[in-house]
Amino acid sequence: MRMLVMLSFTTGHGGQDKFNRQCAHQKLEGGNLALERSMHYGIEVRVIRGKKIHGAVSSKVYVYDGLYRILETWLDVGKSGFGVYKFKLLRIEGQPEMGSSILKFAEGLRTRPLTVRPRGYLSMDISQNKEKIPVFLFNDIDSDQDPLYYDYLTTPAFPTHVYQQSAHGTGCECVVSCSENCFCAMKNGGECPYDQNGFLLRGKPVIFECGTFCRCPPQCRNRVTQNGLTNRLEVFRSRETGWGVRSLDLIHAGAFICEYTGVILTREQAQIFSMNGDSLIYPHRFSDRWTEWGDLSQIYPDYVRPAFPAIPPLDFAMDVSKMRNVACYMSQSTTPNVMVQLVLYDHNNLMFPHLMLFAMENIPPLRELSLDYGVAEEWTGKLAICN
Ligand SMILES: C[S@@+](CC[C@H](N)C(=O)[O-])C[C@H]1O[C@@H](n2cnc3c(N)ncnc32)[C@H](O)[C@@H]1O
Repeated sequence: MRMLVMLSFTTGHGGQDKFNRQCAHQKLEGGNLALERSMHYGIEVRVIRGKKIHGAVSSKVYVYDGLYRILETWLDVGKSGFGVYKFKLLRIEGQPEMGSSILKFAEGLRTRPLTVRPRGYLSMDISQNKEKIPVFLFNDIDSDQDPLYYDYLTTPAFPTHVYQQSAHGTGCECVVSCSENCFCAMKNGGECPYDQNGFLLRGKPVIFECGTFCRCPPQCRNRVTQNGLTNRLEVFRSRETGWGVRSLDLIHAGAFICEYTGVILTREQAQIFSMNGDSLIYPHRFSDRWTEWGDLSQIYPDYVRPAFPAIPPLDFAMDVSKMRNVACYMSQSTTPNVMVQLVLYDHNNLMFPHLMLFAMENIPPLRELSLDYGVAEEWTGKLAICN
C-alpha cells in the first residue's frame, strides 16, 4: 500500500529569547529562508528527528527519516501569539523505512508483556533464565530454528587450571569504593577504564576489572562486564546474514553489550577438534578495534595509546559447536559497530582473557550488530571464521 508521509513544522529559528521562548515575530532569514529557497528551487531536504528514548543517557536520540520535498510555507500565528513560519513537507517515495518508525516499532516490542509471544518469536529467552535479561529468538522469514538446539553458556568454559593458578591477594583492598590509587586502577595504568555510566573510556590491551580477589562491593565502578547484559538482545533471522543479532534498546557508544562465550580449547585440543570439522572460533583473529576506541592522537599529537600491559598473542580457540551464547550470531563487517575488548576479573591468567564486546557507536534499536572477525567477507556457507 502506498503511504504518503506529510510533515508540518516550524524551524524555531528567530524571535526567541535565551530560554527558547518566542518573544517576537520570526523573519524570513536563517533556517526559514534556507527552507523557503529550497522550496523555491525544488531542492529536497533531509529530515532528522530527535526522539526521546526511555533509558537513554542523552535526553534525545536523533534518527534519519529520509528526503522530503517542501510543498508550501506560510506565516502563521504561533501559540505565543507571535508570527512563525510553517512548512509542509512530503516524503519522497521509495526510500528505506523511516528511522523514527523503527524506533516506534522497537518501543512497541519493548513494552509488550513477555508472556505474550507475537508471531515470529520462536523463544522469549534462548538463555532460559541464565542471562539477567532474556534473549529473544525471532524468525519471520523461514522455518529455521537452529539457535534453539544449542546449550546457552553465559561465561566461557575455561580449562580448570586457569583458575587454579590464580592467586588470592592480587586484588584491591578498597572497602567502600575504588579510586585512581587503588591497586586495580594501577593495573589499568592509573585510571578506571569506565565512566560513571559504565561506558568504556579507552580501549586497552586488557582491562583489569575488580573481581574475585577484591574487597570492594559489587557496585564498584570498575565492575561492568561481569554484571552481564543490560540491553534486550534478539537473535533474528536475516536474509543477508543467516542469523544475526540486534537490540530492542538503544545501545550507547562505549557500552558493554555481551561476552563472546564457548568452550575454551588449548591449541593442541583445537588441532584434534578441528579434524572433526566442528565450529571453532580463533580469538586472535578478531581485529584490534580497541586501539581506535578513545584514541585522541588526531587531536593531540603527543597522545600515547595505552600499551600496558602487553599481553601474549591469544593462543586458544573457542568451540561453539554445542554451547554458545548470543554473541556467536553476530555478523562480520569491515566497518563494525561492535568491538572486542579483553577483560580479566575472575582469574589472573593473561593467556585466557574474557572476550567482552562493546558498542563502537550509538546503535539504534533493531540495527544489526556486527564484529570484525578479521576474515575476508567471502561466505561459503560454513563458518568462515572457523578452522
Ligand atoms: C559467526 S557466524 C554468525 C552467525 C551466522 N550468521 C549464523 O547464521 O549462524 C558467521 C557466519 O555468518 C554468516 N555471515 C556473517 N556475516 C555475514 C555477512 N556480513 N554477510 C553474509 N553472511 C554473513 C557467514 O555464513 C559466516 O560464516
